Amino acid sequence: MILQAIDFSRFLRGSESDRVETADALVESFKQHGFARLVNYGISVFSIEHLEMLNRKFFSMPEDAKMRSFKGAETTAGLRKHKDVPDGILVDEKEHFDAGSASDMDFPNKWPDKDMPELRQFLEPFHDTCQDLCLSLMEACELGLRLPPGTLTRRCQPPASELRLNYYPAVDMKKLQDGRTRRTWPHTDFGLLTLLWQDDVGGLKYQDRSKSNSRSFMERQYGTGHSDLGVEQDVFLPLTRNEPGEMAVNISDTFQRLTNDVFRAGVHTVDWPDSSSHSRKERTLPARYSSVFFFKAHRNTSVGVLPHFITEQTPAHYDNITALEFHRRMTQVLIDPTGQK
Ligand SMILES: O=C(O)CCC(=O)C(=O)O
Ligand SMILES: [Fe+2]
Repeated sequence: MILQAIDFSRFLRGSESDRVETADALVESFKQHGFARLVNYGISVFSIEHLEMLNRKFFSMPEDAKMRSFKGAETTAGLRKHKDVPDGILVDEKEHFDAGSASDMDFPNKWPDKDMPELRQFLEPFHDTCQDLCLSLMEACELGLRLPPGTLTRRCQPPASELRLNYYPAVDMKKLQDGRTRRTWPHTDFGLLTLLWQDDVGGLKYQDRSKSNSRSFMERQYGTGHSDLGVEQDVFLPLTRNEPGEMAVNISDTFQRLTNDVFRAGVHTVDWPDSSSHSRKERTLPARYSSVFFFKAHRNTSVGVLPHFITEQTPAHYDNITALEFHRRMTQVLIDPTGQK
């Protein structure tokens, strides 16, 4: 099933009935697929192309220049090479660079100011633009879920979101067939929503819920550890970019908690594209770039179930903890696959 693109300008600038229709379409797409495709969401195609150009430039810098932005233990920001992750079971064949809000003093950014000052110049204001867009998406969700205005938006300030530039180096197909390595193994993201822009290489796939194992992915992944991952039982559908500037949005774990599973986090993976131009017979998959914005709740906000989603028939499925506690719990699970959610 192809996800219908939603024209978000009808929410941003439309009449009251346009706003309601768009909010309803967005909420329906999130409920059914955990994903939506958006066009005309208020960021120019030029900005998205510029973002992709900077992404390519950053990862094409010499190794020593890139390493000056390497993520230290004290921060979530900077460069990370997944091959270094001590997981030992499943390997993501990728590198990524993360940057939080300029106003976030708890986790300072590690910009490559000496080698590539334009990265910071563009990404600092772009971070604010993405944060504003996500607040509009939250308003649309409030409308579409019939929640009182402010229920969601007030949990998102001050910003704790992160921008990520992903780089998947060209890779030998044999490596992707060893059973341990993928560009990105199936996962859900931690925050509320994720915005995603990708190049034309393809390979991003989202779970087809009509054909996948009914047990929640989170339960399978984090409840019992990797050995019961069961990813091969899941069916994935390609999510390609149909026009420049188009954006994919997915529901992430925190939103699943707040809505007591009314929204379920969209499971996604990156592997070989299905298109005939990249058949599995080819020996090398070309490099791929994507940029994502992980929109997160404010760290001290409770991410327990909202009272609106608790009834006698459906008690709260999740405990009442802060966004920061939840984030720590999830990163702990990734480091220790036997850890409990
Ligand atoms: O590269 C992509 O298309 C997906 C990236 C992703 O899922 C992530 O960074 O969490
Ligand atoms: Fe993701």
